[in-house]
Amino acid sequence: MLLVSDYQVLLERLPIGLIYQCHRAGKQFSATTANQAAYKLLSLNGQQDLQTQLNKIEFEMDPELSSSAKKICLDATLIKQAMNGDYINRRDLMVDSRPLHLQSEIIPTADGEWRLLCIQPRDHRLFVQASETGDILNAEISLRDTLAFDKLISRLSTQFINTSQKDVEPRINETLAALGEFCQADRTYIFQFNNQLNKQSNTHEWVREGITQHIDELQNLTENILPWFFKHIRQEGIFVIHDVDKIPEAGASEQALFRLEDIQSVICVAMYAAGQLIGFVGCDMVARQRQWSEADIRRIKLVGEMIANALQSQRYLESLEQTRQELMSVNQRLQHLAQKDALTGLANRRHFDNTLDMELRRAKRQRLPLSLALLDIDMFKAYNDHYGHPTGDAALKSLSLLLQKHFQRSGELVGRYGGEEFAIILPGRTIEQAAKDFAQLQTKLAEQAITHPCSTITNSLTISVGICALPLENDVKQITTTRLIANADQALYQAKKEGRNRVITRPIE
Ligand SMILES: Nc1nc2c(ncn2[C@@H]2O[C@H](COP(=O)(O)OP(=O)(O)OP(=O)(O)O)[C@@H](O)[C@H]2O)c(=O)[nH]1
Repeated sequence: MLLVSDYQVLLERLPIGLIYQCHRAGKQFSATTANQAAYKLLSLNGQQDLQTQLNKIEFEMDPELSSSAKKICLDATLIKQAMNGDYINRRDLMVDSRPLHLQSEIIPTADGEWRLLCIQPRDHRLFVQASETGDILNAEISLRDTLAFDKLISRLSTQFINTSQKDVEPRINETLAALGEFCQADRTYIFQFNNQLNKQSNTHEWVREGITQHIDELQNLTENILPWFFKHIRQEGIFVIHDVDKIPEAGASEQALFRLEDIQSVICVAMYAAGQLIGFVGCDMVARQRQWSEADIRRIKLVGEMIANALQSQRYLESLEQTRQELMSVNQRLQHLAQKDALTGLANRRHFDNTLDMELRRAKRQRLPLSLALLDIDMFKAYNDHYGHPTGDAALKSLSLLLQKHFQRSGELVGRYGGEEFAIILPGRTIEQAAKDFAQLQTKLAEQAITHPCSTITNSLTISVGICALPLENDVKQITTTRLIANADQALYQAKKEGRNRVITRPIE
């Protein structure tokens, strides 16, 4: 058996608060002592006399557990009783609003005995399991606890329901914090499988103040790192370790990892979505060991289900959004294609007509100039006949490119209007300005010198252009796209008639 002095050293080191007296056989000894933990818990100080301070302690009834919530001052009676060797076990008291559990103990030694009053911060949730049969107070506490947790869950799930997709992440973090606080855990977290279901990553983590975070290190873990853990999660949907030191040989890797992270107890519960395992939610105890109760398991399961649902609907919404984006971009591409001429990449006739209609309305509304040109390659039949259709196609493409480069002002649009006929909308350009633009285009085309051996005009490819425009002074209300096109066509016809390779303007009739 240990000697008194051995006990004294030991008691000082204990994390539980202790008020104690030593009683040697045959001698009455009444000096009361308190260990460091008791000093902390009861807010004692080293300067004043301990006995005086103990006498002044006010124990209050925990209002959570008493309907009267009456403050009762027990003075040091409880301490005195314990020191007299009476049995004390009170779980309904508080000191300075701190819930405490007081329990007396008598420990025999080789030369006498120790009388102790053990003082621990009371977390009724932690002591539910240790309750004695018929302990009505604990039953009541447990019931209150269940109700409190159910309330919390219902508040959190209402929040989840009313949460937009962008707020799901903070909600999950909030829920993990609530779980951690309620279960008095040191760390709570979520792990999720990747799409191939072969790797897990820590996606959300809450830690109590002073506890190290591990989220960054726990990414893309494969099952072979923690085979025993994954076997449990897959087969049983739950993994409970009360004491990491007692993990069997099969869980050696798990034990090493937990020790590395200073984990003493751990619990993980699988999360499922549409019947498929998508990850797990877990709680770690770092500061102390923990016997996980059935109530803890139930709580963690509930939280896991809630988070799994939120994650699942987030995934649905994300994939819905992705599909919507893909559809939109396919639509845009299709729309783009539907507006283009396949050979030249210019606007096709339909797109051109729609745009002309729109530009005409705008020009009328804003009283702005608008010119329209029709353009045709001279003697293209002869060109085709000489070189063949494919070379004819190439010539059409070269001219298209030149047109596109030349007409790049805002709103200008080049379209393929017929076989070797092109049309150009020039918003904001008067007929004179448009004529100048096409004269410059002719020069550029001449510079390209696309050989046309059968032309009677020059030995390279030339174009004829007919332009018409909205009159600036007259009333334009009655002018339609058909009239604009007809006038431009007549101007083009005139250009052909007058010898080709020229630009003819024609004010609208
Ligand atoms: N290579 C090629 N040729 C085309 C295409 N579309 C129309 N053509 C040809 O363009 C030629 C047009 O000939 P015409 O309408 O007789 O006019 P032209 O020979 O250019 O004579 P003018 O217009 O009076 O100077 C025809 O030979 C058509 O086959 C096309 O997509 N590719």
